Amino acid sequence: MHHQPHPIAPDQVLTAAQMRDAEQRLMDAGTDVHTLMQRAGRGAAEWVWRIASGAPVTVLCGPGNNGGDGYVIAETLRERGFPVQLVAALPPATDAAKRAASLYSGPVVDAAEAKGTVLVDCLFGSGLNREVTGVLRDMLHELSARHHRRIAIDLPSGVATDSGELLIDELPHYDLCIALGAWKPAHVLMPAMAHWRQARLVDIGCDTEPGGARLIGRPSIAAPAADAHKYRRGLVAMVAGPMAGAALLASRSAALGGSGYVKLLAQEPLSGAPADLVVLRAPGAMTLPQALSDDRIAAVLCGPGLGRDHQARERMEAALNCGHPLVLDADALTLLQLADRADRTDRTGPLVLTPHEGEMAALEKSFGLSGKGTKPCRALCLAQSAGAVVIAKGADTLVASPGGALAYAPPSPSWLSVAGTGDVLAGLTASRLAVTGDPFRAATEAVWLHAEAARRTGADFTAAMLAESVRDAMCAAL
Ligand SMILES: NC(=O)C1=CN([C@@H]2O[C@H](COP(=O)(O)OP(=O)(O)OC[C@H]3O[C@@H](n4cnc5c(N)ncnc54)[C@H](OP(=O)(O)O)[C@@H]3O)[C@@H](O)[C@H]2O)[C@@H](O)CC1
Ligand SMILES: Nc1ncnc2c1ncn2[C@@H]1O[C@H](COP(=O)(O)OP(=O)(O)O)[C@@H](O)[C@H]1O
Ligand SMILES: [K+]
Repeated sequence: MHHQPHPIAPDQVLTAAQMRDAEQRLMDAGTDVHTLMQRAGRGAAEWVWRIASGAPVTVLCGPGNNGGDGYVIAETLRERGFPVQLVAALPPATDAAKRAASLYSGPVVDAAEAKGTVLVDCLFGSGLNREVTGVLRDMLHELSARHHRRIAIDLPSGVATDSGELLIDELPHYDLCIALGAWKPAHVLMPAMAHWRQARLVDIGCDTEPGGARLIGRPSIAAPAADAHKYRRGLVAMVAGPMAGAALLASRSAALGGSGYVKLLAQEPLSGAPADLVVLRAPGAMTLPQALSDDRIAAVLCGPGLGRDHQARERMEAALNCGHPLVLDADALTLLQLADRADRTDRTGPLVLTPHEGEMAALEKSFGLSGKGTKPCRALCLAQSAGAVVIAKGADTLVASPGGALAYAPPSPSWLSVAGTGDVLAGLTASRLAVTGDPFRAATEAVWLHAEAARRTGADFTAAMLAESVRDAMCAAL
């Protein structure tokens, strides 16, 4: 058979509907479902083969095409002389699954008899459309408990593809999750993504799907131009409030994130600022609006350590009014109201909002949004309403643009769950915004650098240690 080379899109993240469209496109171009299932199943079998290393494998098959993949995996292992047995939880119901089942010539056993070392879960994949209950749930639990290692094909059976929600009581934990064709949102969303140790992608020939989201990868950061000077490299103005620590953390990561100059606009006298940070009292010799009127400012950051009183509101007003590209974080997000943005759409430049879950809920309330739906849908909705790029933080951080672009962070170290790491991310975002002028690019670069800084800091760090590692993360992206 002659194979056309095809462009692989290993970083795309497709919803169940987008995945169906991508498969349809392949079929329109002449590849039938059977061939796709063979590619998926045989590709997945390679991983199963490596993990099992000769130990007995049990494949649990459901009625749909996920079950069909299971028959292909089982037959591939059998052909290679591996001990394999198959449990058909329900008979195959699709044409492709029936055909795959007819080509399997190994043993089929009752769930009660099935014993082995590795369980391959092909009960349900992206076609799961309701809670897994009763006999099927019990079967998955019992077989999972009876096998030392577990591998999920496409997704664990009990995960909603587009939201990452669990549709089963007590979803088992897996050693490996093998995504087929493309990553799905559930591979990068909580709580689903906490249920496996590693995930791998098997390519089945899908091209880049229009409108698909992507996984954030290592950015390519250029060294400053040969004729660079500190202002052209990006001047970040940090609007500080009464809690100086947060502003200092953000300033530090802004300084190490590539900008040429960071100016901290302090509300109160500041002690303990590092020698390489320029601190200006505003109001002091200048009011804050005067300090922010400097044309050389390339990005303003407001929020870390700002507070929520009337002074905080005035300072945020000044930041919103100054017209420079702006990053709003922390307290500024709880102060921001619909009117703040709606009145100014023609006056403000790029805007980035960096909410964690609580701030996201507060923003949705202020913008009159329902807060219902999947995390990516909520972030896209907020981005559109606020006319801002939104970094929706958490263990499953994602970035949404007002134009509908979506990018997911790959899993990042859970050591980030310590106070002050959000300030470091905000500083990095402002820094990348000052350098690139592009809010979506700045947000995705900052998210990657933040996680890379965490990886390079190791275990059990403080936010100040993380901020110092931004330098190593930058070096890794040069
Ligand atoms: N299409 C392709 O080209 C390729 C697809 N590929 C593979 O196909 C997978 C998607 O296949 P799929 O769409 O057939 O769905 P799948 O996940 O097997 O389940 C659907 C079945 O389950 C049933 N059902 C659902 N929920 C249930 C519940 N809670 N409790 C009980 N029953 C429930 C549902 O029944 P119904 O809703 O009709 O009652 C239906 O019968 C995908 O993940 C990938 O592995 C690859 O081979 C590459 C090529
Ligand atoms: N379990 C986790 N795994 C990975 N990243 C996490 C986890 N918990 C939090 N983070 C990241 O740590 C940062 C915390 O920010 P935030 O909630 O604003 O905290 P703070 O206000 O204390 O700085 C965010 O970038 C978030 O994505
Ligand atoms: K599965």
